[in-house]
Amino acid sequence: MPAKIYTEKDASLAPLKGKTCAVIGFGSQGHAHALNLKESGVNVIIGLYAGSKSRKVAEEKGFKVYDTAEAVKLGDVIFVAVPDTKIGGVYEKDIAPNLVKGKTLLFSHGFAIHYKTVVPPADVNVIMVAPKGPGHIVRRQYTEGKGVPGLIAIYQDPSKKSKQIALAWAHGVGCTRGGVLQTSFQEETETDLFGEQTVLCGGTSALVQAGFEVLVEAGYAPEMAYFECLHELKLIVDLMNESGIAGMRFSISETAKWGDVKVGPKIIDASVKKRMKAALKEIQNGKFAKEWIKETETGYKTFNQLLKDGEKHPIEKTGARLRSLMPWIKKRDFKGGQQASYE
Ligand SMILES: NC(=O)C1=CN([C@@H]2O[C@H](COP(=O)(O)OP(=O)(O)OC[C@H]3O[C@@H](n4cnc5c(N)ncnc54)[C@H](OP(=O)(O)O)[C@@H]3O)[C@@H](O)[C@H]2O)C=CC1
Ligand SMILES: CC[C@](O)(C(C)=O)C(=O)O
Repeated sequence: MPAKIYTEKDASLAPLKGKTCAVIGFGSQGHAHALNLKESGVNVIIGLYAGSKSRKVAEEKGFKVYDTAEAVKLGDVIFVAVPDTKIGGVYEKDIAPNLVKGKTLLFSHGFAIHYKTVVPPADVNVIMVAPKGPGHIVRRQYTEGKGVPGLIAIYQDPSKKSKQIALAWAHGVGCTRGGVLQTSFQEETETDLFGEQTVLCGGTSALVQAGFEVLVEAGYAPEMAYFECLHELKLIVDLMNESGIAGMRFSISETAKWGDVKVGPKIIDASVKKRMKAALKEIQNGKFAKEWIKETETGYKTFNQLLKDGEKHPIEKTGARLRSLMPWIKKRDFKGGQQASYE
């Protein structure tokens, strides 16, 4: 039987009525949930550490900002919107001491609970509302009257009201507009990590860079390589998003269709699937999480170096010049700005 999809008609904000929702962290997801909920009529406060770069942005957006511990004390529902590997430390220091019976702890990704960097007491609700999209798009789509689909999950439910709270939150951030599916913390964590490593971010970034390099190394202009391997990718993926792969094929030429079905599977072949399965295994057995936590605890050296190398890839310079000719493409000051200052 197909999974139940919760939509606008299944959701109500009533479970959040009269409640204080504390959003801890005001980055990509934090700012989107906070602003969308506020505009949906929910009472939202923000919790941040002293000296947080996000504090000024949250105040400018009209929120009351408290130190994290104080926000946890005031909140009935506490959304932990802090980077995954920092959640354990924030929980120990500021959340656990103020987490009393009846409160609800909410996550938008299951990493901390699934890999047990956080072990909450049995008398608080532990739930998830995970929009299936970047926070900036969760915010943008809400303002456009659209909604990023989302997942809800219930890890523990002493109040027996957790599902209603999760659905109300998903409704307030706009997810029920796009459809909401109920899952488990384990399933969300493992599939989300798999997607971002192999297809959505890792796989796509590597595929685009490899295609650009092959064309440039063969003597073609970098501008040609950019249009072919990055710019047009969005247009093709937009068509897939609108009508599936079969729908996208409706709009491309017969020759492109033949290249797609005949040559594509030779590029992304069984060996790629084998490596995807290996990546999934390391997610399932905890190896990926262990190594990632170690990387963050030892100063992010490899992480920072790899990101820096990525920024120096020639596709970035070529792309910046070509995008500047297209004023309708949103300019994003991702080097200087705060996550929450984009909309
Ligand atoms: N990015 C996304 O679109 C998605 C994220 N998620 C999940 O959402 C959660 C948050 O991730 P994301 O939005 O990317 O995070 P960001 O890195 O964008 O933002 C983190 C926020 O937490 C603040 N922060 C850092 N340390 C503390 C602390 N000790 N106390 C209080 N606040 C703190 C940061 O402040 P400062 O500005 O000072 O650094 C910043 O405001 C994670 O669980 C992630 O997996 C889920 C789906 C998608
Ligand atoms: C694809 C990356 C993501 O999983 C997301 C936007 O859903 C993330 O954690 O940022």
